[in-house]
Amino acid sequence: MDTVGPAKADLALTGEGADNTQALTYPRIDCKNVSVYYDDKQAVFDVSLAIHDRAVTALIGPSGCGKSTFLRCLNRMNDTIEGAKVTGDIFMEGENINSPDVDPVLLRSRVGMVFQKPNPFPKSIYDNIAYGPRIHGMVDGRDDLDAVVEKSLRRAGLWDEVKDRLTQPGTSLSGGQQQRLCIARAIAVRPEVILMDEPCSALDPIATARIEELIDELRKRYCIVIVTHSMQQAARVSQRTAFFHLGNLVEMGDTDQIFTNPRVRRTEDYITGRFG
Ligand SMILES: Nc1ncnc2c1ncn2[C@@H]1O[C@H](COP(=O)(O)OP(=O)(O)OP(=O)(O)O)[C@@H](O)[C@H]1O
Repeated sequence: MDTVGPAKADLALTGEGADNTQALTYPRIDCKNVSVYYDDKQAVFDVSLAIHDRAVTALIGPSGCGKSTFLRCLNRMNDTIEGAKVTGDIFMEGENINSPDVDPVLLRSRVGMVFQKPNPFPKSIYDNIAYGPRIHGMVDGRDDLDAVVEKSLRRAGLWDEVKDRLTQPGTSLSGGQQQRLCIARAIAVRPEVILMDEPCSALDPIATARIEELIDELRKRYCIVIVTHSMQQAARVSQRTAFFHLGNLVEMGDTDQIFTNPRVRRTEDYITGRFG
């Protein structure tokens, strides 16, 4: 095994692909032996890991290593891709979300998703936020809905910028504001988990810094999983990091440990820029 550092003895107990460190908080999601296939090609291999609540978990690794594919397992988005098949178990609150009894639409309100490119609905700023709570029957009348819209926009750090233009289209906002609108939209349906797939890759450095501050604020209330190509971003925003390579989980641990004292040689080679 290609290990580095002083921790070889621990690896006898844990091994590559294991979660090496003590929990910062209790797990919100527990993944057991998750594999994903696109037709007959396997993209994710037997991944087991626990994702902690009220913390940001970063998924890092070279292009094509399966980060986004794995992320999509967490709210069954792979169900929407023809030819994709997921095996293994993913427990949330003790319930296996891969069970056929689980309604993927309801699941996606519990596990919201923010994409690479901001994708507001072609609706007003207000209706972008109001849509989810309305269709899920989560509000009782207009005052209640107004309160949810305001609270969600406040939590996403956007309220002050949009409170006087709620009827304007969501698409009239800047890219960074649109991404915060999408985060507010995810928050509005009271999710437990927020998945983010490279949420800053379409944004400039100032808008990126704003989203990173927001992620840091949101982690006090939510379980957040973020895919990022930027190791600096992973180091800045996450408390836990999982390193993927060729569809395998190589190593997972507290972010400080992964970046300063990785246990597996491949992790060190990746974070020091020797490949990727
Ligand atoms: N819809 C799909 N159909 C077939 N193969 C796919 C599909 N999506 C991804 N793959 C393949 O699965 C593997 C993992 O891709 P994935 O997008 O999950 O990697 P990634 O680590 O997120 O990459 P990147 O950092 O470039 O976004 C790759 O080989 C990719 O070509």
